[in-house]
Amino acid sequence: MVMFWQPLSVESWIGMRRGSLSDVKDSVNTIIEDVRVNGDKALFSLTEKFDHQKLSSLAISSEEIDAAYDHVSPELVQALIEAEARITQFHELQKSKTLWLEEMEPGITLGVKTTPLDRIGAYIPGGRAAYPSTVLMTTVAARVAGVPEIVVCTPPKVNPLTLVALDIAGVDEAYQIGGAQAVAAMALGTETIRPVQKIVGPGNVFVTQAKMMLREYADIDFPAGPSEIGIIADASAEPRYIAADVLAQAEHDPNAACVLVTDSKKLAAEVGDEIAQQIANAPRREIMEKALAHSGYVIAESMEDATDLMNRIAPEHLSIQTVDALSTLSGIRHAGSIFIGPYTPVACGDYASGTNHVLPTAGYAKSYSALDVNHFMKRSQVQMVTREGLESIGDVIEALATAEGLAAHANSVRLRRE
Ligand SMILES: NC(=O)c1ccc[n+]([C@@H]2O[C@H](COP(=O)([O-])OP(=O)(O)OC[C@H]3O[C@@H](n4cnc5c(N)ncnc54)[C@H](O)[C@@H]3O)[C@@H](O)[C@H]2O)c1
Ligand SMILES: N[C@H](CO)Cc1c[nH]c[nH+]1
Ligand SMILES: [Zn+2]
Repeated sequence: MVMFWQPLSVESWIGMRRGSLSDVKDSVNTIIEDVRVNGDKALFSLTEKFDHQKLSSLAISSEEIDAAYDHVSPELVQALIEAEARITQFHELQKSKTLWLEEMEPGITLGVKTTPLDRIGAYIPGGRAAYPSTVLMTTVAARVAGVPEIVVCTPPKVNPLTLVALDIAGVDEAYQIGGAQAVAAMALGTETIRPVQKIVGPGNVFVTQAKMMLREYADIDFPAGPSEIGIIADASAEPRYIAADVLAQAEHDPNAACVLVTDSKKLAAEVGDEIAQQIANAPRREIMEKALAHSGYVIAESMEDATDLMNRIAPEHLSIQTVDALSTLSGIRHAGSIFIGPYTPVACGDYASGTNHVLPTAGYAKSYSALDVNHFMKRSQVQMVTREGLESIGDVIEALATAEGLAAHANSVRLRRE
């Protein structure tokens, strides 16, 4: 077994996930203040400091995007196009009617009008890996919602496939800045970058903390920080598959984390052995080992107990590897995205099945949902009351308004009924 595949407690997991975000509060605050005071100048200097790039321009030009096609194989372009089609298909299903009106009783018609946001910003990570798939996940959902202005920020030395993804997704503006400074620029605005209404997308602890600290200026989707997987499994599960899924999350970031919750000590040990074998030749072994240092397993007394523990963890990704996976699913209340059965690795949702891979981490799946079309929409409630309808509810309104001591409210109804 690898030395760092260790027993964990749920409490230590929860503390570790939130702790890694709050540890960077001070440095993120300094970056935000720099961007607030110095605007573009701060973006250039922070990019030099953290990304070691001397930029001549913040914006990514359409010429750079066109040129990127020369560095990407037609097969990869085709893969992006296919993934985009599946993501679009799934997100189209989430659209609600732009307007519905229902006569609730004679003379009282109520409804909801749904409208997209005007201008959103998507953060596309690009520090330790390139994320063209995240371009699709964030911008397809926004486009299907009907957002007219989609802005993207991603760290410099942008990968050619990410540039091609920006083109396929039809992004309106793109900037080569990363980290907390990119989030600050989109939230506060600078000379070059106009502020957005909402910032979505994942990132490392600096990006995620910046989103959380700047939500006063721009709304955010949710904290979508370093990747996580929780696996709930019984003795029937295949340790090789579990180990592969663990390493697939661990390779994202030293702050990524993986937890297996099982009632089988044997399975937990076998998964550890498998991780040791599979990590041996892994290209991103160094990152994986750091992530595994705070990953491990929890032994539950029963599978019911395992389900309760997993609900407390509320992982970003949940993989269910049990004999009766659908009955395990019925007990799950908190998870960002759920992957059922031996042939559904998390990678399906990362790239191409069509679901969104932008997901709440650090236990925030208890209160937030995966990125979808609704994150880019707002709903205005609508009402249309006739003279007859006002007669039906007039007494109730006047009585309640008078009881609240708000005579003008009561009067606005009374004079119409005269
Ligand atoms: N939750 C989700 O939905 C989801 C989806 C995809 C990826 N992710 C996560 O996104 C993250 C991507 O991280 P990444 O690092 O590869 O790319 P990133 O773009 O999020 O972060 C890179 C940026 O961080 C900044 N930075 C680096 N070190 C810094 C420091 N010491 N101080 C201040 N700023 C610093 C730099 O400006 C750099 O541009 C990973 O944690 C991955 O697990 C999460
Ligand atoms: N697993 C990530 C979400 O935490 C998404 C991703 C993108 N590319 C590969 N994986
Ligand atoms: Zn992934």
